[in-house]
Amino acid sequence: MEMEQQDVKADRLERPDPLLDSEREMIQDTWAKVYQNCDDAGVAILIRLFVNFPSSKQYFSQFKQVEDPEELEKSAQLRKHARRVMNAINTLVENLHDGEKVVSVLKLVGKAHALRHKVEPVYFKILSGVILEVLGEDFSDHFTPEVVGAWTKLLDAIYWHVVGVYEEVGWVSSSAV
Ligand code: HEM
Repeated sequence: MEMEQQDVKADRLERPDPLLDSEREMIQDTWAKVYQNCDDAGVAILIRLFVNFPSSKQYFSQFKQVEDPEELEKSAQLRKHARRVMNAINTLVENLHDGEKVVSVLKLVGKAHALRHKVEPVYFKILSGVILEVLGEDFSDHFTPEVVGAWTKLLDAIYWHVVGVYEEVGWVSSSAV
């Protein structure tokens, strides 16, 4: 437990490096492909999250007990969250040049999940890994090592900002994941 807190603190100190112009471009180019299939990609990402990390379903009243991936795929609550996640990422990708906009979007997301939905922040880290995994598989032609590196940087930055908001609102971890 103490070790985990150390890790979170260490994460806080290491602000991810800002994106290079070339990395922004790679992210925007690959996102354009992903966003063409926004619903499919979003649903595939969330299904992978909920199947591989079933405890992440606990926050979703309408499908927390559902295990069958085909059943999950039909859930309106899941599909709605998929769309919201994809739209938020789209706003970030469209505004990578505007640090203030990025921060304001992530503040809203962080606050809603900490205060309203009471989601353990570790799930944002887990979701980042799932996003990289699913996009790497489904868009393998586009996700070269350089592209994966750029996306990793962006996802790390998202997590860093979200954890910052959790700390600001005084989040206390209630249970082990
Ligand atoms: C990049 C990551 C994420 C983004 C951009 C995102 C975005 C959103 C947005 C925009 C909303 C609705 C706005 C609101 O309630 O104020 C929402 C709701 C919600 N999110 Fe997320 N989310 C993310 C990650 C997660 C994760 C990792 C979980 C939990 C494992 C989660 C659980 C929820 C829940 C339970 C709701 C409420 C659902 C409902 O009322 O039907 N979110 N999310």
